[in-house]
Amino acid sequence: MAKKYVMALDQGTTSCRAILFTHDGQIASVAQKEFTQIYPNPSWVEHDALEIWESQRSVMMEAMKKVNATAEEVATIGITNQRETTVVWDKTTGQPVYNAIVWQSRQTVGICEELKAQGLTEYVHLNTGLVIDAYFSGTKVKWILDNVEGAREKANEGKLLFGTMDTWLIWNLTKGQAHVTEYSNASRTLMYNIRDLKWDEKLLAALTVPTSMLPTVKQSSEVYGYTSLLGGNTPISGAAGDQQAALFGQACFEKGMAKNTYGTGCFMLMNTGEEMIPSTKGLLTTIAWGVDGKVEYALEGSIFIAGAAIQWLRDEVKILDSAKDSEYFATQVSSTDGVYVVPAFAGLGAPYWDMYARGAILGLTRGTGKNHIVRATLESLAYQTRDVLDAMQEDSGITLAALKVDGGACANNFLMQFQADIVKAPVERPEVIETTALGAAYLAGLAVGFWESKQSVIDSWNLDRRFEPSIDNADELYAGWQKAVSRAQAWAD
Ligand SMILES: Nc1ncnc2c1ncn2[C@@H]1O[C@H](COP(=O)(O)OP(=O)(O)O)[C@@H](O)[C@H]1O
Ligand SMILES: O=P(O)(O)OC[C@H](O)CO
Repeated sequence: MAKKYVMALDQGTTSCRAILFTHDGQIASVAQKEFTQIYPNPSWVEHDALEIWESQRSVMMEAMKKVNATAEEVATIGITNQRETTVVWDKTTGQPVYNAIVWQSRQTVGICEELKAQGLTEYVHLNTGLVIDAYFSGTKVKWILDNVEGAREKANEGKLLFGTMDTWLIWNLTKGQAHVTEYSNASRTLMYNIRDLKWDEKLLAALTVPTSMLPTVKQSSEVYGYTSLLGGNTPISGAAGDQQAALFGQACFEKGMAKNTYGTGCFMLMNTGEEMIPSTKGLLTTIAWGVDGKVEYALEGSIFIAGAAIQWLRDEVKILDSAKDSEYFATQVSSTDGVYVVPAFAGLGAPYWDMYARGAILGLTRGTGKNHIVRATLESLAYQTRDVLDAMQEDSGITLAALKVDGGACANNFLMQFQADIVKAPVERPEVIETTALGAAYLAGLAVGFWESKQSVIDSWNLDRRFEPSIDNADELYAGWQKAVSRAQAWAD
């Protein structure tokens, strides 16, 4: 039977999705399921890795059922995932020894301070492209080994495995046959040397992580194994961290091309080709992908809280019924009247890297109402993006002609217009904003010949809407943001 689909699994921070893409890059079927966010302490965020696997499995079946797809019609599976989130499990039973520690979680701040005290800051920067921050996987593995009873002994006996979510899903899909990751995910662990393309012995020693726990690092587009879950023998042939997958799905193949994804966090990546540019402006250097035996790099501005701030308005402050309504309320006022929201709920990522910053609302007056707060929260996504865009342009020496956007919150027209205004450049939104899943589908489909070349990705990119900058006081507004950020920094002890 002719192959009709590629299935993409998008294992995000808040939900699991499965999408069937057709040969022309269109969505034939999609299923999505949210899973539990666990907050054992105010600044800790964890997931139940077994719940994630169950959710992922159920949405795969649901997506198939929606279009009555058969296993024979699915050419292959591609995976994309929230990066850095860390799970450690027993290789015999498949049981995680602790919850998955999420990228946003802050319980390893103390371990980060120890690494800094050991003088590793420069080494980490030059060899992993990262900064020492609780964001990355390495300190999370050490925390689990240090804090879970018996874990260190078992790890030393070679009984435990480490993985990010790509690794965890592939291991479960292949029933424990494949313990693998690929370049883009490995480059987020703080344990992988992105110059030498191998696990870094010096950092593994500093983190006391045994090499027996580590997955084999593969290319982002090759067959890792097969799964019988769909009822046949389906290959799994592509994977990438969600932000790198979005860069691929947005067809940013040339040096200097960039995209910004508005999901739970917000992540701007610029392709720098085979050149690894160490940032001097607080950005990360990361592996974009390894395809056809060639590794390409990217500069990244990681913003921890973006759409999550809108979720916070909905779920905690309870001034919104849905994230979508934020657009309506924001447009009921013509400005925030000087109010700024700094959503530093998990510290600040690029370009500040302040683990001790905390959220703040500044400029409140008696006249401040709900609409101002909603608008200021949405505007904070745009200001944070300007922070990283300015840094990226300075680091790379490249001025962006336009900013390609994607991710759930880019559906918000107010936000996109304000974004164009604040960065003083056009913002381009494609028709398919599920570019993360699309990128994973293409990486997988290219490996098995479902698509012939990257030209298919370029051909499938269509513009939905272009937002042109239209205000003349952008720098004045942005100066207010910078002042607000300075007040939120170094707050927690
Ligand atoms: N119309 C909207 N306006 C503002 N924020 C939105 C809108 N739609 C979704 N969001 C936000 O975007 C995020 C969901 O985007 P998604 O790409 O699915 O995220 P993730 O992959 O991180 O789970 C949520 O945090 C939500 O609050
Ligand atoms: O789940 P997302 O889309 O917010 O992405 C999370 C990032 O991969 C974290 O680095």
